[in-house]
This record gives sequence, structure tokens and C-alpha cells, in this order.
Amino acid sequence: MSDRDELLQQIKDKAVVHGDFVLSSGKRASWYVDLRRVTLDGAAAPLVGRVMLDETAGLDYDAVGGLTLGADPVATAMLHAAAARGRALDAFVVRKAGKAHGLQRRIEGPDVKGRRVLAVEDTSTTGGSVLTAVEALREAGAEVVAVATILERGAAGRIAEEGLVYRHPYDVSDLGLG
Ligand SMILES: O=P(O)(O)OC[C@H]1O[C@H](OP(=O)(O)OP(=O)(O)O)[C@H](O)[C@@H]1O
Ligand SMILES: O=C(O)c1cc(=O)[nH]c(=O)[nH]1
Repeated sequence: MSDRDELLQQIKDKAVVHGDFVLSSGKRASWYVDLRRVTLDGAAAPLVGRVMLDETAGLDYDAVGGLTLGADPVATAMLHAAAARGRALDAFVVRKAGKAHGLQRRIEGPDVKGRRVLAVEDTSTTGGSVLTAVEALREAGAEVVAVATILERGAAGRIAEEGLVYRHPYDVSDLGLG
């Protein structure tokens, strides 16, 4: 089975839940995809790294990250998958709010100023979270070359409005949902 097919099966088996949920945006939904159960799973996380690298092949970036928390294990999975392929890729974490002590950084990790970066998420419904990360990255002087998520849940139009390239290996139709 290909990495892409294997990861899709892992998502179906481990992350999809049905019920009545309030989403990050405040909207309600009858299904939820808890991708943390995949991105923090020992068998699935390496697949996340490889599939997301493959999905973004051809884009020129050397650092990856997004708004904590969902983006964090996506970025580190990509970092490790890249290292296994002999490619140097840094990761970063965008805080939801600035930090008042220590170095008072909003974006943690190697400096992103002047670098070509990829903004990632586990999933994107309205695009609010990933676009918050894009804004913080631009403020910090990074060039955001694209946005990438594991699962596109409805944000494609909003991301396109911002003129950003958007890559995602799966959307809701792959899960038979929506
Ligand atoms: O496209 P959006 O409408 O922004 O929704 C998607 C966001 O919702 C989830 O995070 P959540 O806000 O639950 O926070 P967490 O990452 O800290 O768990 C998910 O990880 C995305 O970041
Ligand atoms: O919109 C969200 O908050 C959201 C949807 C979803 O399926 N999974 C998730 O982690 N967040």
C-alpha cells in the first residue's frame, strides 16, 4: 500500500468521530477529525511526515510550522522525514499569543526572518488558524510560499482569497464525509 493510502486508512481508523461538536470557529458539526490521534501516533506520524513532504514536493521552503498545537506534530514529522531523506528542514511553532517573559518570541525555533517557509495545519475548516500563522510569519519577516494541511475541511476558498498556494493530500470526500 502507498504511504498516502496507508495514512488515509489510519485517519479513518483512528481520527474520525461522530457526534455533536463545537468547532474552533464556533460552528457546530456532526463529525470531527481528531488528527492529533494520528499525528501523535507512533505508527502514523512517520507517514504524516512522508506524505506531507510528497504533497509539497516542488515547493521551495526550508522551514515548516504553524499555529500551536495542531500544526506542531505535523511540522516535526516533516522535519524528521526530511532528515531521513538527507534534506535539512527546520521546524517552528507559532504561539497563539505572544509570550511576556524570556525572549518574548511569538514564533519559537530557528529564526524565520528572510526565509521561505511553509505554513501547516493538521486540518483547516475556516482557514482562521492557518491564516493567523501566516500573518505572524509575515510580521516576523518570513516569506510564506504556501499553506499545507493534512485534511482540507472547507478552507480552500478563504486561503485562495489570500492568494496563497494550498496543498492537501486529502479532503472530506476522501473520508466519505461532508
Ligand atoms: O480552520 P479553523 O476554523 O481555524 O479550524 C481548524 C483548527 O482547529 C483545530 O485546532 P483548535 O482550534 O481546536 O486548537 P488546537 O490546535 O490547540 O487543538 C485544528 O487543529 C486547526 O488548527
Ligand atoms: O474546525 C475545527 O475546529 C476542527 C475540525 C476537525 O475536524 N478537526 C479539528 O481538529 N478541528
